[in-house]
Parts: sequence; C-alpha cells; structure tokens
Amino acid sequence: MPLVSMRQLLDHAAENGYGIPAFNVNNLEQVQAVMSAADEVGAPVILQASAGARKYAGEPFIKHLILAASEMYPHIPLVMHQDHGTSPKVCEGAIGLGFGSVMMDGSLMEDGKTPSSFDYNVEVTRKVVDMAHKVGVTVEGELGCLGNLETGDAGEEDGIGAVGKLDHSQMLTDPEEAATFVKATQLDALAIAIGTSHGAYKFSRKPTGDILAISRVKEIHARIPNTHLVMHGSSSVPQELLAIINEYGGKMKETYGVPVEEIQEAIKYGVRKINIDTDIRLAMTGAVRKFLAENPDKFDAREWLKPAREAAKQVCKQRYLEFGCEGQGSKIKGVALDAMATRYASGALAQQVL
Ligand SMILES: O=C(CO)COP(=O)(O)O
Ligand SMILES: O=C[C@H](O)COP(=O)(O)O
Ligand SMILES: [Zn+2]
Ligand SMILES: [Zn+2]
Repeated sequence: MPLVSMRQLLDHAAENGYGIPAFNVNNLEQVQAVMSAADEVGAPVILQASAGARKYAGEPFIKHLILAASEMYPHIPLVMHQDHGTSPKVCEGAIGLGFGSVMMDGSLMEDGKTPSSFDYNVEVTRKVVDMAHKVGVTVEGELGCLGNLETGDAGEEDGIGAVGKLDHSQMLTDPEEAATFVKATQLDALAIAIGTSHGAYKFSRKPTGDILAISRVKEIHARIPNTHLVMHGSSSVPQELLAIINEYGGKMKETYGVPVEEIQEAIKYGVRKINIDTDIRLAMTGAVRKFLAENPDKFDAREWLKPAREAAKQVCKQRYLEFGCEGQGSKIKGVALDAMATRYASGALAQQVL
C-alpha cells in the first residue's frame, strides 16, 4: 500500500472508537521497531519526524526509511507525518518531500519558543490547510502551549516548546477558542494543551486532575465533535524503564508520565492521535545500558542495537494494544492523496462546529 492519508486513519479510529499512537522516528532501528510491533498486532501506523529527526538523519534518509517501511510491510496502512512544523514554509517543504500529513504548530512563533497570538495561529494554519488540502495532505494544528501545570514551566526540553513561565490559561486549551479556531482553519486534527509536556520530566507525582486536565478533552470534543484531537507529550514514562536505566549506571531523577488509563479515558472523548517519543528513548537507552554492562567485551553495534530495537518494539506493541489498534489495520483500504484532494474540494470533509 502506498503511504496513506492521516485523515483517513483518524476518521477510521473515530468511527471505531480507538486511538493511534504516533511514534517519533529518527533512525532505522526505531522505524523497524514500530513496524514490526504494528505487524504483530495488525495496527495502522503513523510514523512522525520532527525537525530534530530530519536534521539528525537528513531528510532523504528519513523519507526513504519510511518508504522502505511501506515497501517491507505493504499490507500496513502507513502515514508519514511531519511533527511540529514551525512555519508554512517548513510544511510546504515536507509536502514537497512526500509527507502525507503535516503539523503546523502555530501556537508558537517561527522560533518554536515564543507563544504566538490566536490571530497569528489562525493565519498560518489556514495557509497550510489551503496548500495541503489541495493535494490531499492532512493538517494538524495546535492551540495552547504544552507546559507543566504544577510549576507553570513551559516545555522546552525537546527543542520545540515555549520557554520560561506560562500562565494557566496559556497551558489549557479553551473550548470556545478551539471552536473558533476549527471554524476558521478547517484543519483535520487539533493538538490540545491539557497539562502534558514533552520529554521525561512531566510530573513530579502521579498526575491527578489538577495537573492533567483530561476533563478538558470532553469539553473541547463537545464543541468540535468531528475534529480529531491530538495529545502531545503523551509518553507514560514507565517506572520500570527508569529503574533499568538507573540500575545500569544512569542518573534519571524521579518523574512521572501520562498514565495509560488517562489516555484511554481521553480516547473515549475524541483523542485519536497520541504522540510518543520519550518512552522509546527510555526503552532503548535502558536496553543498551544493560547489554553493554553485562557484555563489556562486545563491540559490534548490531549486538547492542538489537536489544534496543526489541525494547522499543515492546513499548510500541503495548501502546497499540492499550489504545485499541489491534486488528484495525487490515480494515482500512488506503485512499490515495489525490482522491483525498477531491474529497476536500467537495466539502465532504468539512468540520462541524457546535
Ligand atoms: O509529543 C511528542 C512529539 O510531538 C512526544 O511526546 P513525549 O516526549 O511525551 O514522548
Ligand atoms: O516534539 C517533540 C519530540 O519529542 C521530538 O523531539 P526532537 O525535537 O528532540 O526530535
Ligand atoms: Zn506547540
Ligand atoms: Zn509534540
């Protein structure tokens, strides 16, 4: 199957009441880990590349690693998504490269650090929607800034994120604004701020409603029922992975992620795409540390990459199962992007705002 539209996958997830983890990939082993996990459980796949990933691997490598995945697993519906585009130009470049889905993160200015105005966000997102839908490409936008509701710290850990302190209202997406935003932009998927942040250090304790506002999901969904909601910063930071890292020489501080049961709750209210990067990082780092500590004589990179790849695969497989993706892949018959362009032009995919 050629690469498919993300809108199509998310529509299927909405119709069937499940969520799809979107995994960040940077290299061969991560792409292989996600694909073999999906293959084992029959899940549809969203592989996403950040600006950092494209810089690390080089755009041609990222693109061709993902194309290689679709060649090796032709039966799996696969989306190549650009994560956190900071300008319409970045999104245009990704579309040119062949990405079937782009995120225009207009919640921040082009520096990826300074919170933007609502009007600026509408303007850049609308621009990307106009450009993308013409060629059948899906658009994700973002409203609200990711940040820690405990401390007010903005989330700068992963290169994308506001810096400094934010007030509560900037860190929680307002349902009224979300409705206005969707009406004005007609985007396909909306990333919302509900207290999650990128990276490993999300919460200093297991989160409760005051610091992770899952209830907001419900309120937002009620206003924009067919816009797919996206949760960024949704790694669960499993304690057992932190323990492995620290047992084998790591020095990670106490920290908590987004509990899987909270994500499962959010899936009931319109969250369809769940972004996960950190959990793969933790799994791979723990596995490499353990392998090298136990095998100090080994020096073939393939030998330590294998357990790293396997550990990443286990995390991916678990999330596919937990979010309800099992067996869904084969039910999706891929629609080519030009057919999606026709659907957008006909108005059949317009958003409903209540
Ligand atoms: O949101 C993400 C990528 O856009 C990743 O989030 P995590 O850091 O929680 O894995
Ligand atoms: O957007 C956040 C992802 O975790 C990507 O992180 P990165 O920019 O370090 O690749
Ligand atoms: Zn953002
Ligand atoms: Zn993100």
